Amino acid sequence: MTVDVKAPEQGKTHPVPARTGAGHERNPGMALTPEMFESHAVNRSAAERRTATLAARRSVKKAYQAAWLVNALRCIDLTTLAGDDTAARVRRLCAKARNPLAPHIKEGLGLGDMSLTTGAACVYPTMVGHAVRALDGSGIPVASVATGFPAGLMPLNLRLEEIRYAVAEGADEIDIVITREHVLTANWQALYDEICAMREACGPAHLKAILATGDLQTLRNTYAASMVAMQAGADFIKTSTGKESVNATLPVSLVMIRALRDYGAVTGHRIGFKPAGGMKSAKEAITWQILMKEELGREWLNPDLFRFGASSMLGDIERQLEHHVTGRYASSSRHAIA
Ligand SMILES: O=C[C@H](O)COP(=O)(O)O
Repeated sequence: MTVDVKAPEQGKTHPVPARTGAGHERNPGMALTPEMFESHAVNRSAAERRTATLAARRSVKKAYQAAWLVNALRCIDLTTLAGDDTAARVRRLCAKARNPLAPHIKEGLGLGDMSLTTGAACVYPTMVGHAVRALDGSGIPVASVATGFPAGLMPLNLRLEEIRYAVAEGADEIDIVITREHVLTANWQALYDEICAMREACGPAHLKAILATGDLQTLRNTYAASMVAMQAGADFIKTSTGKESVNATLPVSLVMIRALRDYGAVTGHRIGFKPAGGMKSAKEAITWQILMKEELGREWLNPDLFRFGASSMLGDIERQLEHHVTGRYASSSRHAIA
């Protein structure tokens, strides 16, 4: 099933894949199997070369660009994770998640009748209740960070309790952070056990494992941590909290994508991917989608298997889509939220 984005200047339409349902099947995980990652070498310069030319090689123009940007909207975990978050801010965020495009842009794209929402709204645990009420009836999942986000340096029982609290408040997805020390000391058993316990605490909520790759020192560690998280039952693997000094990058994303491809080849399970942190532009939204399509195919251009974790990317996407429709750029302050 597809929906179409009109190309007003050409009168043509181009397909955007429609959402297939409320979340893909769970990852049951498997026994810790270090043989699947311990001898896996990662060539950093090859990963950098592979990703460096992605945007330039595959430029996406006009109506195709609009279709890719609309698809990016569907994949955003619209996020607010700030110390000064309030119920009012979360309600505004959720209103934007329900209607990510101004009506005249949506109409101009020929999407007036289409239900278009972001992939989820992502908040702190104490904000989950506000988000659940604001999104009632919309079908938009509420994601909550937990486990002592962003550093995760809290006793395990408290981290698990925080997950249970967020789930009890109504969160559909839990974005956990891992103990970076377990990776830096190659203590794969401790990492596996911790994520298994978190997965159990999540119950029906989907677990998204934030690896905080900017803290993991090597791409080899990123590959190993990705694999352990999936073996422990993560439904998504996510690059970053947005609070590390280096957040989502294309080479790191490539390594994680290859890990989930390798895991899928062995287990048959499809795991989602969420680059997060520092992504602000429509151009980045397109580049990451090209990476997903080239590495994994169109199936992964869907919010069930792909999300952008971003607090401030939607504004630029909306601005570019408005330009597509009207031929003019509005001031970025007009698209201030997110
Ligand atoms: O999970 C999402 C990230 O925390 C968002 O990071 P950002 O504020 O840099 O977009």
